[in-house]
Amino acid sequence: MQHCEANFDGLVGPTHNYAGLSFGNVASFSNASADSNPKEAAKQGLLKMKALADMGMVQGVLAPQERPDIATLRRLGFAGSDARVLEQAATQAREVFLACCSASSMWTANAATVSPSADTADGRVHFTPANLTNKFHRSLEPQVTGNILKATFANSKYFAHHAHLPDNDHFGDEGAANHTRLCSSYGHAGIEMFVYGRHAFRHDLPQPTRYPARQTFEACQAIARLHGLSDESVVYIQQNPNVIDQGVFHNDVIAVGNQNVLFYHELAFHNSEAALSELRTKFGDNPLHFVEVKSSEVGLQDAIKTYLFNTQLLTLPDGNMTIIAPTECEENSTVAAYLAELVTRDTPIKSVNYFDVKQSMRNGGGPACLRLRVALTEDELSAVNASTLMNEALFNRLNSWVDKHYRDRLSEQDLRDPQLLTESRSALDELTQILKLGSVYPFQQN
Ligand SMILES: NCCC[C@H](NC(=O)CCC(=O)O)C(=O)O
Repeated sequence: MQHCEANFDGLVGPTHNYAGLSFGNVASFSNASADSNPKEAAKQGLLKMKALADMGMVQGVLAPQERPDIATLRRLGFAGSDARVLEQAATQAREVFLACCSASSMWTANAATVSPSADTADGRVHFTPANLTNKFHRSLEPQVTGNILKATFANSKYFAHHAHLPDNDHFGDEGAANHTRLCSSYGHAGIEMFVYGRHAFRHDLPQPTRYPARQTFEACQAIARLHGLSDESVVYIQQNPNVIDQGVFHNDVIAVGNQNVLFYHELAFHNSEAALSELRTKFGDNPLHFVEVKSSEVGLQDAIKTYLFNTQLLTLPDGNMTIIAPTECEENSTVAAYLAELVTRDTPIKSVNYFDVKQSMRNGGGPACLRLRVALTEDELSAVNASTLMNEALFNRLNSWVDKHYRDRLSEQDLRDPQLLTESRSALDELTQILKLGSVYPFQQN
């Protein structure tokens, strides 16, 4: 193996809950206030990670964030003991309190945008944490995300870490969920496709009217500049504003790409034909497969409900591609039939594997949301913090850690329990030792 694409999944945090925080994300809204099961959620995630490692993939783990976020609540004027901060916030500002309890960092597709060394001017792997400005609960993530990424990819000979973009909706950036890299092989320079929802400084151009466009064109351009990408290797595509208005809040809800395959719904892009033809031209002479799903094959609502496109498209060690899909796809007869037929066609996609990630799906996060892709050379891989790489020992260790620290039921009322804060902090303190991250959390730095 000279090059690989590693998947770094977010470990679900001990406060995983359903608070209806994401306007425009239909699943998040429709499960608001349901009870959650953080233990089951974390274990569903670990099972997926272990299964991918067993398939011969390089699989890593990214630590969750410290929640409830007491530091932010204090910044917002709540004072006294930690218990008092929680109580006051829960009573006086329920929505703010709930936002500060979210375990949303589990969706590491939104942690950062990553450009592999084959694409960048200085030949290093570049990381820019996403600022996630559009949702308050998610805007609390980038600082600690940066700490965790630096502790995971520490060697500056191979890895370059940028600050997140300015915290303003003009530079709204949702990370890899709106970024796809196409290439003929992981080690060769690829085409980085940035998908945005609107132009921040142009009100005359199309944009959604019902739900927010979280990612701007200007943010995409800034990332391409920071990462040292050449104009010839970048394509900017606008997401179809109408599909954002129907609940497609990130591009990875309607398209997924890997190597020379782009799998997408026909309604995914604005000016689709021009965008795809630019992709084809820049990709060059090597074969490129556009697998377009028509509305007549799978309707938009079925695609959103089942997360057909929030699937992982992986190249297995034997060179064939497999789709990692949520069980919701298997349970929907139209989507299941589509996938069964897809693997018989003349494309690199030859199999489908279904995983139960329902705890995450209820908040609008499928298999693809749960992972950050990092294409690496062999030398870069050996410079990665080895304690974060999944294997039998780490899988067993993290399962026991979850058993020791996680609850199997959380309601809104439980979130204000000061004991949950204590449990979360001792869990995370132990986790930073297991993953050898050092002190990445504010509570460890006081
Ligand atoms: N890539 C998938 C992200 C899902 C995430 N959901 C949430 O934050 C829901 C949290 C809640 O409602 O409790 C989001 O919308 O950004």
